[in-house]
Amino acid sequence: MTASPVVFADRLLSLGLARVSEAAAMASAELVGRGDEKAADQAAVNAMRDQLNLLDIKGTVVIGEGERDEAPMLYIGEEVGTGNGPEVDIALDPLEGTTLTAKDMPNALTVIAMAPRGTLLHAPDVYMDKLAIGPGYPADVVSLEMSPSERVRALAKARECDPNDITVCVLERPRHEEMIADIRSTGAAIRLITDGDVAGVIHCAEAEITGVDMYMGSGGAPEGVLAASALKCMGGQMWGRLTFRNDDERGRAAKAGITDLDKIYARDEMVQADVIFAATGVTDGSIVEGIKREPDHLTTETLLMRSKTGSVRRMIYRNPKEWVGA
Ligand SMILES: O=P(O)(O)OC[C@H]1O[C@](O)(COP(=O)(O)O)[C@@H](O)[C@@H]1O
Ligand SMILES: [Mn+2]
Repeated sequence: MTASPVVFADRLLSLGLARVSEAAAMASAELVGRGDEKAADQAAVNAMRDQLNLLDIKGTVVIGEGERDEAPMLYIGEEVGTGNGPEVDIALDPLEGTTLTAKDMPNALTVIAMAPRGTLLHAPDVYMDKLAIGPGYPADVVSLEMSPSERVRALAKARECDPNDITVCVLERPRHEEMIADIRSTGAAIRLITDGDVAGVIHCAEAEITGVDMYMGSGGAPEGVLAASALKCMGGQMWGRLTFRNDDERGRAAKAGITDLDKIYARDEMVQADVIFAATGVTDGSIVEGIKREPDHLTTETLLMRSKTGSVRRMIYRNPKEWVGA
């Protein structure tokens, strides 16, 4: 008799996932605004790993802190969880926005997503060209093949507004100068961010609150898969294409099993099945508030979502300091 497969019980697992992102955020609380990116990241990594290992899952980290030889913890391929439970892929960024945290600037998050084994794109640690919009638009209204200005005009047309009324979020980097000029030629507004493109993409899903209609530009490919997971839960479209600067980066893709280096991945090619997603605010942001520190308590806000139902929970957690990490 063969054992029946253990199902991906996303409803129950999601609450555990919230604990994991909360723990990482609480651990980095003392390091917000202290100018030490490494220490903040390390604290988040340790706490995230400890909590993750309490979950009844047979998990494999597919998007993590780096290759095994560069990251001692939460490296790509690390097995996590108790081993009793469903086989799952895990994508995580224990501290998305290390510099934002060190400088106490907005939108630093702890982020984790979980999906059935083999359903998340094993994106190597290279850059990805990204394009994202919120829900409610026809399929493929914009594409990575269009120029930045064409994307703005196409989105404005679909929204029946002037390009002037569109706001595009972009990472402020020298490599984006041409793209920024092209977007500006349409009259659109640009929200420049210094870091944190997972939050940048999520902004599109709540355009009425954040004021951001579209995200574009290149950033980390791991962050791309995390952002695609979030949009799959909230609604919205996203595309990504890996970009390679040298043979080492192409080698990373080969190692991850990627053969078509020019492929444009749609959201559901990056996240092929139902996914659960949790993100906790570290610094204040437009999606969730950052950690609040009182003498005896820490308070966090977590966004917890399931793509199967499209449910979006915002959870406020006030925890006595003596219990943090316990
Ligand atoms: O700083 P770069 O090399 O342009 O990379 C951009 C990436 O760095 C980030 O801004 C922050 O990354 P960290 O979480 O490693 O601090 C990401 O959001 C983004 O994808
Ligand atoms: Mn990151």
